[in-house]
Amino acid sequence: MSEIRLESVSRIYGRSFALHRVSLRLRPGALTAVVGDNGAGKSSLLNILATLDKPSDGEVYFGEHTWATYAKKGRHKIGWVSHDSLIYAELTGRENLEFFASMYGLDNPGELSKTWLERVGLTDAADRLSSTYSRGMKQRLTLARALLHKPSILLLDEPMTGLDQAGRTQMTALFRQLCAEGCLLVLVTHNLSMLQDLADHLVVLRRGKLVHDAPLGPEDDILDIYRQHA
Ligand SMILES: Nc1ncnc2c1ncn2[C@@H]1O[C@H](COP(=O)(O)OP(=O)(O)OP(=O)(O)O)[C@@H](O)[C@H]1O
Repeated sequence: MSEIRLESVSRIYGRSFALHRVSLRLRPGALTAVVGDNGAGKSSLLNILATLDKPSDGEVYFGEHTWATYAKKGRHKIGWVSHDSLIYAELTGRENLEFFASMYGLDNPGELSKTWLERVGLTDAADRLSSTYSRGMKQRLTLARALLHKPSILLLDEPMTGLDQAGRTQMTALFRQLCAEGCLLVLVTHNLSMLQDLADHLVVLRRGKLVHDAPLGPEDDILDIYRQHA
């Protein structure tokens, strides 16, 4: 995966800017955290990166592809965890993953499903209906579903929601491993405290504008950075 480059990207609804001339580089092998108050433009940015929504102005380059060509040719490289789990309640955890693996046309859905159930800690619950899963278990299954096809871009909207401490530690390790494998991760959250061990780069949006865009070091105080831009 090459880097993603936003050049003066705006998203305008009616007369108001959800994003206002945002220029940004997102690098493969790194996790970029995007934070900001309610209405700052985080979801608008993720939707554009997911090719679900197009910029009103400016351009997004996925390597050499523009937004429009990537929307046609590159979607299969994107993994997406949003508020909507896309999990079927009437299927077991295993059946859900096998279903999505088959739908993506992946080899050996059974084996893939088994591997991912293990990686997200759901082996013991694999054959239970997903409707009986707790919130955190559903979130683990959602993450597995998003990762089955080995995406090179992973977009995460509040991925730790409902996870217990063990689950958060497990997912942090998983995300760090994906970075090491060269995946480009973008994570949106209001939970600033979890970012310290997780994010390589911090982006702060405020009323649609990019107000902070810098690497995140172990000495950096995220809350302090956030407050500076409040
Ligand atoms: N479909 C839409 N129609 C009109 N306005 C919209 C639409 N989607 C978003 N907006 C507006 O764009 C701005 C940015 O919204 P966005 O959802 O991107 O913010 P956010 O940072 O994700 O907020 P939150 O933290 O509350 O999820 C807000 O003012 C919002 O009202």
